[in-house]
Amino acid sequence: MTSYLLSGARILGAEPTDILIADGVVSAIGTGLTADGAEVVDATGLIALPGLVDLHTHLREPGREDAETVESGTQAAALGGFTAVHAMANTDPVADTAGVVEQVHRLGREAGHCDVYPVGAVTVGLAGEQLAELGAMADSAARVRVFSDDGKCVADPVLMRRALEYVKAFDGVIAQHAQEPRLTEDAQMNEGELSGRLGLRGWPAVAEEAIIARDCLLTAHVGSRLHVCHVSTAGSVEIVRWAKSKGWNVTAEVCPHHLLLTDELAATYDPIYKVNPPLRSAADVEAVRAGLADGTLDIVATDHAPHPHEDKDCEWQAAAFGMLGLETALSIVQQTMVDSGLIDWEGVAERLSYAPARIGRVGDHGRPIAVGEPANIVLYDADATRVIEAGAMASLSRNTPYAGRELPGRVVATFLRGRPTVLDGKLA
Ligand SMILES: NC(=O)N[C@@H](CC(=O)O)C(=O)O
Ligand SMILES: [Zn+2]
Ligand SMILES: [Zn+2]
Repeated sequence: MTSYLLSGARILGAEPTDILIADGVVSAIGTGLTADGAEVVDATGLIALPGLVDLHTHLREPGREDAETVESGTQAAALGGFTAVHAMANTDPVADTAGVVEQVHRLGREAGHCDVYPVGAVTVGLAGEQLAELGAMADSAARVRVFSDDGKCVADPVLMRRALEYVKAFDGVIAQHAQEPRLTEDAQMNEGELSGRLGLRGWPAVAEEAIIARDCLLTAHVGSRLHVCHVSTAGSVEIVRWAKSKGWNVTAEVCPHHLLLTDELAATYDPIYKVNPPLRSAADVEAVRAGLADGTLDIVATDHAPHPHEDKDCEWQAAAFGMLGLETALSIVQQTMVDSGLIDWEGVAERLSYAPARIGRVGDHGRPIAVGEPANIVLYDADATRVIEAGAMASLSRNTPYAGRELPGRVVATFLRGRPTVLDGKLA
């Protein structure tokens, strides 16, 4: 196995140093390192971060290989600096059995661009009626620890309670897509003055907040572990803050698009901005940024949601919800959180690597860059800028809301257990 000498890298933004990678691990860190036969990667001026971990990715395989495959989605992940992704269960067939999660896991290994951890469905077929075989998925070769009906809310409080109770046996977590279904029937965008003006049915903040509050109380009641997907409102941040102050085992994520974009974009009627939960107000954006900065929101997760052209190139009401995220996440976090002074690179490592790996219970990932640790490392050029081109993405879909925008930063290299998956900004 080739050894790599990353010369002059700034680990978490600190002073330049060399990092030697051999046999899949970090074998030395220090200045002036030399190593016979090692391939030298000039990392002058580059920031070294631990490999990013996404707790919320839609890879679409099996069933919607026209939108994304495990191969294409994990290529996008590697190019975005990710060494592990959790693949959501809303595939066709749904990942609600040991057989399907093992298939997704195996496809991830075969592709080899990053580790794929399947998320198991909470209910059979995501239908919200009957618990799926959570234990069998946990015991399978895929070792599932995160369960979610994402795309749909586990709305029945009795089912949610049972799921929370069940996963305690294997230290699992329920990741809830918090959306009260009756309050969001045919909802199209954030409910507010603008939705009225545009004539689009509103998705009120309370539909998200009511479920989060209920689930925090439920998880406290049964002593289990809850993770809240894609928090998008100021009120949700307040509720999670309250639950944490009680010492309850609740974690939460925010998506890059909710850190940057607002509901004003719906006025374009361009469905590229249609997403679930919807883009919210500027005050909500400010609140989720503050919540991420102070640790109320634990992590950034992409909710990478590829959709083919025909499902997005139609009128707003008919279009699918969702946007791409893997290849732009780090840039959006840099722009909204680092360049604005809210967090530093250590904070980025916590929120995009250490914490998501802890929540997902994937011990090989989310480790500090230190001697003896698995060499899962990203080299990132924070001084670069790039104009986003939808057609240049590895994802099979093109639904990025950032096309034509100039974003800061560029992933130069990604290493997975010492093997480059990306070099010079291209797939290795
Ligand atoms: N986020 C979205 O708008 N869409 C997701 C589902 C989801 O995350 O709820 C999808 O699967 O397309
Ligand atoms: Zn969701
Ligand atoms: Zn999702």
